[in-house]
Amino acid sequence: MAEPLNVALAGLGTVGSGVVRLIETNAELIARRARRPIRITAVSARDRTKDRGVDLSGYAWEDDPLAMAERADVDVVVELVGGSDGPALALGRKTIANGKALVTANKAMIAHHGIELATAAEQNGVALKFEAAVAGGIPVIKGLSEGAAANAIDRVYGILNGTCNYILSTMEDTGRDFADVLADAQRMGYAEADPSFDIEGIDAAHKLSILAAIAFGSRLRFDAVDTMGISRVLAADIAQADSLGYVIRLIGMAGIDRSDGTPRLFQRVRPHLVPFDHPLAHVDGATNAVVAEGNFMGRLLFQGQGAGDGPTASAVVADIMDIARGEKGAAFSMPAGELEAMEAAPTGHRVGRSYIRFVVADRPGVLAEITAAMRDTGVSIESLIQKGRGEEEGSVIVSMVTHEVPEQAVTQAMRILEGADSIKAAPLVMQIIEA
Ligand SMILES: NC(=O)C1=CN([C@@H]2O[C@H](COP(=O)(O)OP(=O)(O)OC[C@H]3O[C@@H](n4cnc5c(N)ncnc54)[C@H](O)[C@@H]3O)[C@@H](O)[C@H]2O)C=CC1
Ligand SMILES: N[C@@H](CC=O)C(=O)O
Ligand code: NA
Repeated sequence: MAEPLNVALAGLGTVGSGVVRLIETNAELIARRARRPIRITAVSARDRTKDRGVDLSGYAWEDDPLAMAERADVDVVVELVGGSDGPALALGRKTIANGKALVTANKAMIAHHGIELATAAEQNGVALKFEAAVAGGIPVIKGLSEGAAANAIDRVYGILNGTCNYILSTMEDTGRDFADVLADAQRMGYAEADPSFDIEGIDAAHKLSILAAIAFGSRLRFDAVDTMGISRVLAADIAQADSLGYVIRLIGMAGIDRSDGTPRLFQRVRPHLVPFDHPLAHVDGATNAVVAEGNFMGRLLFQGQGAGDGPTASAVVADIMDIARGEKGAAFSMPAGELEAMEAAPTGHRVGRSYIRFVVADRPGVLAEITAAMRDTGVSIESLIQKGRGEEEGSVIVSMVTHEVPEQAVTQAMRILEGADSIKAAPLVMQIIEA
């Protein structure tokens, strides 16, 4: 058997501890498949004394994660600290500059600095790998960049955040409260250190921007993702959607928009209504799912655990094994400098059905005011329900589904209603995914 590949782990939280457990548990089969053993030589985290349920006594300890990049007994640094900048980025830069391979699960860092790191990795002849950064344990980066490599892909979309999916599907099944279910997701290790990254859609936007670069060969544009999370979704929305035949899911969607002849990059993360008979409607808990549409392969659906220690560790260790086999590959499927710079696509002309929820004063004439705004902007209504009571005394919840209309018409209708004193909170608009 060949010499071991020496690995240093920076960060021993949910994912880092999972990586230690996986490398120890499956050491023999990993060595056979990677053609050489994977050996952890050094580890680093904030608290040396913490019990992580794994034995770290056989590994050198470094208080400073950056020290990993200097060690002679390290071939690969695995960055599992988190954060787009700070120690994670400093470690990433130093690792590559010192001629070592970098494996990371850090989508925030890749979304912000992926092009810089990939360029540096190419210049230094080392691998940069981040399978765990998108959809956790699902091999979606490998699937798109290798399995689907021969296809032109024009659209990729799916459920990219385990925490939001766990919250939405648990609220739907149990009627439990948002904050209470979020606390569960945090306990299970699904949520980011700052869970607002999950619930405001930022984490899904990080992942979507990485996925789009790989799927389309476009230059990574996290800044251009139109992002809205699930914090404004009420239990009443989930109930109303259910009575209309839908579930609510946070969906990331990216595509190439050619409507005016120039290819432009469309990237959006928003809660959507998904009809019961759509495959994404049955994706529950921390499960993620990604759909990619290629010109020869047709529609491909990847589904699996998007968060948590085991699934994420599985993706991290698969990357390490690729490096053990000598695979370097381009981080984004092609050299970073060759990714095509694209402008962000405008969205107003997109046509579809929308769900709109209003919290309104419970008095005569309010519905007429709303429907007049719809009429004046050409938004026709397919169905309308008034069921729940709003939190504010004397308010009610009115939800409607529109017929297919350009999104800008709905935006105009909402603008007309802005500031109307019968409307108690900003209306929530969610697009509907067709089956
Ligand atoms: N938890 C999950 O399900 C998934 C997490 N990820 C990503 O993996 C990375 C790690 O996530 P988790 O393990 O969940 O985080 P965590 O918060 O459980 O662990 C972070 C680790 O980094 C260490 N750390 C933090 N700041 C440090 C510093 N300044 N110096 C030294 N050590 C420091 C902490 O001591 C801890 O051991 C993040 O980038 C996250 O986005 C990716 C996919 C799934
Ligand atoms: N916080 C993330 C973890 C995995 O990427 C999520 O909930 O999906
Ligand atoms: Na993955």
